Amino acid sequence: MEERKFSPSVAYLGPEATFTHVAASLLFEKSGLLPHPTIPDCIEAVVSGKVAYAVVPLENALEGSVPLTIDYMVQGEDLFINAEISTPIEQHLMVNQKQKDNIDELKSIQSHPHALAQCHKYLIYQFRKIPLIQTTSTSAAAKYISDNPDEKIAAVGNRLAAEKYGLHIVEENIHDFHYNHTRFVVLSLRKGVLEKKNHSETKKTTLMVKLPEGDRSGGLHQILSVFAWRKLNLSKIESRPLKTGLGNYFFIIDVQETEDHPMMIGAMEELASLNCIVRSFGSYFTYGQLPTRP
Ligand SMILES: O=C(O)C(=O)Cc1ccccc1
Repeated sequence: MEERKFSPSVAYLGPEATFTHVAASLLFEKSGLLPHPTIPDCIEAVVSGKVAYAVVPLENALEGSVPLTIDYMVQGEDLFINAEISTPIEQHLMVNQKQKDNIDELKSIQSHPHALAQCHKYLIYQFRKIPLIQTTSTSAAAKYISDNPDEKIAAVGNRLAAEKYGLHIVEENIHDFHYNHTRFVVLSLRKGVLEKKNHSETKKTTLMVKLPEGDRSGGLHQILSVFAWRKLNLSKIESRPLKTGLGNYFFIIDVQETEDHPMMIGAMEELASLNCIVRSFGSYFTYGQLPTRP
């Protein structure tokens, strides 16, 4: 018997048929899924308690992090990651059915900035002089060309968007690199683990670490050694500006261990004793299709 999915209210980056929508559908019942136009809207919906969860893109294998997500996660003081979903990303070029014989006359190509970047080489070589217009999501671009059949505009997005908005696929799989996966996170005000079938074998923990004020040599090395001598494996470390002045950063660190493991407790205590500010977004499982090495 198929396991029932969760059916709480869940904000996702919409409109319908974004990659985020596809990811959210892997964990939650369709009836609870509520499209929101931007990533900040999704995060605000969960922070204000309007929804129980938000599903937003966090990081793409080709383009790196989605800065909006990281910055809003850090601002929302009580936010936790309850799960991660990883999905392969295939980008297709699509137009309104009415424009399918006018590809040579295209005036612009629209999509989410990450989607345009993932197809950069293809778009530059095939459509050299055509402006690329950024939209809030891939399906927002698809919906726009569906609603405006007379405009000579193409969109980049997934197959579900082409089907949902009745569009013609001009060319399939236009992303420049085959190894194209995106990580999405399930955010909530509750520190908790979404636990259901087919989760990853182990959990990981996401930490935010702020170094003490004032420049000093070896600060980052000191942080890394806290994890290194405890043999805590890091799967990601990234710096983001603190927005308090040039050169001030915080770090987002993913550790392949749960936060209640004695070594993790020790690591967080040691970071605090080094005057770092440490915040845990919680420990969680990964779902979906994990990337295989190219
Ligand atoms: O715009 C979408 O469809 C999203 O869900 C964001 C996104 C864009 C490009 C790759 C992966 C996710």
